[in-house]
Amino acid sequence: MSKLFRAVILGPPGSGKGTISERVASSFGLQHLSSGDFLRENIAAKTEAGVLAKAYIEKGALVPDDLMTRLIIPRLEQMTRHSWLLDGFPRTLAQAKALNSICELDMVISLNIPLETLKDRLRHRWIHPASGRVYNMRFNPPQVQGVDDISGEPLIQHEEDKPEALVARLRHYKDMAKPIIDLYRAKGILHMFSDTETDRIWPHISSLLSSKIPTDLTDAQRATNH
Ligand SMILES: Nc1nc2c(ncn2[C@@H]2O[C@H](COP(=O)(O)OP(=O)(O)O)[C@@H](O)[C@H]2O)c(=O)[nH]1
Ligand SMILES: Nc1ncnc2c1ncn2[C@@H]1O[C@H](COP(=O)(O)OP(=O)(O)O)[C@@H](O)[C@H]1O
Repeated sequence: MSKLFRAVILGPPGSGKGTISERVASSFGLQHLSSGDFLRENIAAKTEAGVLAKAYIEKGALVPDDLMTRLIIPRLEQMTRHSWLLDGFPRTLAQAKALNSICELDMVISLNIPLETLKDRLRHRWIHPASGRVYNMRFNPPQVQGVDDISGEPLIQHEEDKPEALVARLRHYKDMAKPIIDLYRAKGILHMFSDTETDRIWPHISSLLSSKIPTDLTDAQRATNH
């Protein structure tokens, strides 16, 4: 059996993790697990962890590490037969250590995007809450203004994407991310990408993944995903 491929994508809010993860999932057949989307699914389904997490998210706080790892680790353990890309987790060193204890990562992609670019993008980010689909009113607008392309339902803007909350959130991210990035750099699996445009970063990520993921694996994954 082909070796599975496990990757993490790191970057501040608005850096393009979700956008790039979707491209990786469709081009390479990896399963994309977004911590934010998974939390929102749990909140919508009113699971025990979802109910607990909701209070933190609504306050604009991170979900505590023990709750977050209790939620994500079992989900990853259900994906043992798949190659995956994890987005939004780990967000703290404690989460990175919990992840280390259950699997060996093959690659970490870290997005390094200038602060001004992030602020500008998030101001224009709108999402479809039920699916997690993300739009940008300039970069990636919906076909009809304010409406999700697939379901036709209205789009919303996250409270935390509004300009007042942004600068503090981005600063907080930097502090939390530094030890995680150092950890993965020391393991020799970190790949950092710096630019203001996803479309300029994507070809580099795509060729890196092409060189690391055997094609028979991508074909096999695609076959099981469809
Ligand atoms: N202008 C512009 N917007 C982008 C680019 N890449 C992503 N976006 C938009 O920026 C916002 C944040 O991207 P997202 O993938 O949600 O980032 P995440 O928070 O890291 O998951 C979304 O509205 C995207 O559509 C880019 O290269 N240029
Ligand atoms: N790994 C995590 N640890 C703690 N809280 C998390 C984690 N991932 C997501 N969250 C919570 O869920 C919220 C939404 O996450 P996400 O969709 O990734 O949004 P963003 O990237 O815009 O912060 C976060 O603001 C945070 O409260």
